Amino acid sequence: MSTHHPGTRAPAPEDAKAQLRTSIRKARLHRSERRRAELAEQLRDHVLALPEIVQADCVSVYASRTHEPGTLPLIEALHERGVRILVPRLGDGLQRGWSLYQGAEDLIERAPGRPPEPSGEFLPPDAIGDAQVVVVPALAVDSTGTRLGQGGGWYDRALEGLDPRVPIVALTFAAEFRGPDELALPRESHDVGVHRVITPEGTTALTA
Ligand SMILES: Nc1nc2c(c(=O)[nH]1)N(C=O)[C@@H](CNc1ccc(C(=O)N[C@@H](CCC(=O)O)C(=O)O)cc1)CN2
Ligand SMILES: Nc1ncnc2c1ncn2[C@@H]1O[C@H](COP(=O)(O)OP(=O)(O)OP(=O)(O)O)[C@@H](O)[C@H]1O
Repeated sequence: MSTHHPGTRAPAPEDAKAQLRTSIRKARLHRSERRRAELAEQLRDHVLALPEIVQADCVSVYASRTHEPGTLPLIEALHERGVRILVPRLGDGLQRGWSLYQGAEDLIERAPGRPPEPSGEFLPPDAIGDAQVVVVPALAVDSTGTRLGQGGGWYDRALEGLDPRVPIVALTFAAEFRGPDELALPRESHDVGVHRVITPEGTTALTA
């Protein structure tokens, strides 16, 4: 796809991604706490309506930071049902791992800016193999399943080798989902596509 001006170069995908991240992060800061809570409940309801979630006894869900699409209502609802919830665990540096959710009081931000994490046993990267649905954060998603993340490549690595039958569901705000008539997101070869996107407005199946 060529949408840049003749005689100029299209930006390298990593530069295009960095610019998008900056503008989306900034736009996210404007939502009030009350609005964020309301949107998190809408996201919860859409995720709980997924057929695979109804069946699941183990799912993976990120623990949202303040301005991300909120997951705490979802996590609490799943926990009340007795579903095991694998939450990302960073370890030293950005080491990938998981721990089981054990209640809201155990979900703590270990350093400023870091996602909240549970304190339980540190499970290795392949623990994700137990999950029947994987819910991931996205700064933006397009209709072909390209996901823009926070830029650490954490989820791209974590999702590598996941059974392709396990649905990967990205949560994003409505304006961050680019429909089929909009410009696709920049994509690199390591980017792992997502199967569905959920915004507070509803669920969309994506064409990989
Ligand atoms: N909620 C949530 N959990 C997630 C991700 C995510 O995007 N969102 N990740 C998606 O890949 C992985 C880890 N992502 C991380 C994101 C930020 C920092 C962090 O410490 N950031 C800064 C502070 C930045 C800021 O203030 O904005 C720091 O290094 O201090 C670490 C890991 C796994 N868990
Ligand atoms: N599977 C992988 N193996 C090695 N390096 C990777 C892999 N996936 C991503 N990376 C590296 O991680 C960095 C960030 O990747 P990218 O911009 O796609 O992150 P992201 O998907 O937005 O972030 P995240 O997954 O943490 O939410 C890049 O420099 C990329 O080279």
